[in-house]
Amino acid sequence: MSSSARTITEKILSTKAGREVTAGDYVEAEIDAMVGHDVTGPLAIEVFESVTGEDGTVANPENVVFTLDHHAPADGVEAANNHNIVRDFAETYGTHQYEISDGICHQVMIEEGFVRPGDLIIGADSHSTTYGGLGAFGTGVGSTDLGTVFATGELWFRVPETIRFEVEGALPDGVYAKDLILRFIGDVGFDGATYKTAEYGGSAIADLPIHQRLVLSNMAIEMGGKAGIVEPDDRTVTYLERQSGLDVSLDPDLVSDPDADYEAVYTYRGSDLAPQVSKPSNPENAVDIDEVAGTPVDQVFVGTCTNGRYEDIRAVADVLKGEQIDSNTRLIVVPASKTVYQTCLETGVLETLVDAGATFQSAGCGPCAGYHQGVLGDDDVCLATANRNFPGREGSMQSQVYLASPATAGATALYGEITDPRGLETERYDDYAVATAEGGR
Ligand SMILES: CC(C)[C@H](C(=O)O)[C@@H](O)C(=O)O
Ligand code: SF4
Repeated sequence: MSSSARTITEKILSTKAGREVTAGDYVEAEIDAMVGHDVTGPLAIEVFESVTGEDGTVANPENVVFTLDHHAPADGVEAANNHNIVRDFAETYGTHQYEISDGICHQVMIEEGFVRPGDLIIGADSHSTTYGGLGAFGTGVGSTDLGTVFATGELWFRVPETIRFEVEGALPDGVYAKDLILRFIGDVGFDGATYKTAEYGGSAIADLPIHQRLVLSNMAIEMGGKAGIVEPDDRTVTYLERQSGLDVSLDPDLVSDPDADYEAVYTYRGSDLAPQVSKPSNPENAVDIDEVAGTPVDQVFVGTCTNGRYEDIRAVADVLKGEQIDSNTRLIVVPASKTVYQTCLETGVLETLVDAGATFQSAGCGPCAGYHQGVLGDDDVCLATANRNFPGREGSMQSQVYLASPATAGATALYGEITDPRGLETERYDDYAVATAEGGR
């Protein structure tokens, strides 16, 4: 290791701190963008007001974003009041604020152009690691931190060590980023990357379209990760241009140096991997799908900041086009954003799914954290494209949740039991007119 070799994490935090830092150092840095939502926003606002008093000022209101997504539309008086607290604050202080129709914070942040490679982004939501799929350093903070950063614009960090997950070679058909990340979490455990950056690389990762890279970064927190990063490349630039309307030029130095110091490196061969399912009730319970295939499922839930993008929902439609879901199974589809919803509408994906028997809900978190419509009863077994399956996560403490990819979700909805998507006669229907940014799989 040459002493100047650095990880992408060390490079981003060095730039932000204005001096050379390495893992273990402490930095104080200005935040490029920050987000709070209808659950964490009101508490952050309360903290801000108690810190600054009546005449407080938000340091950089143009960098502050609020979304209304966990209870969208409001499902009770408390939620409705919380929405109004956020709306009032945003209006008073001139911050950005998105409405109940707009979607999940992380998807909105990306679509609305708040995320660029090399940025330092915080959110009062644990899945703020998602931004690393675009080469940013994104991390979750508590409401107290967020409320304070409204006032100061800055936050301190300990520069994390990095664990690299490297996947070489092509992924087999039916195996996606979701399967990779479930495998990684299964291998290192739910706390295996605590306060580390999970960095994903190798030719299989470079081949992934951005919507799949975002799955890897999103779920870094499920192994304790402070951040999850994929080095940005031309695909990142194209994606940001098409999906976020940003004109970004690629900094060739925004990658980890080849001899950077990693705490651990895990290597995989793409061709060795099978579709994965995480059994109840921890994402680390990942197994090859063979082990659980045939398990009856009462509900399939497709959505969330992990796998609620257009390409995910379309993967389910590809399986279900012209078919009916199993009569003993419900299928709930919740698009991650209004834009995703509109794309499903314009391309016929929505019609396909509704024809197949799906319930299609408005954009937001849906039942992901057990807050909104579609929660599970005591005896319910669900397969979800979500990121967490802790006890009670999607409703009753007795309910059971399995985690898997959208392709597995589609196959499972079709047969009413956990079903391997490989070998299903799934077609990609080209009449779904809107292509993905990179023409991804
Ligand atoms: C409500 C919010 C604090 C929470 C989080 O931070 O992750 C939620 O989004 C979740 O996924 O459990
Ligand atoms: S979709 Fe789920 S994981 Fe993502 S922010 Fe909403 S509740 Fe949290």
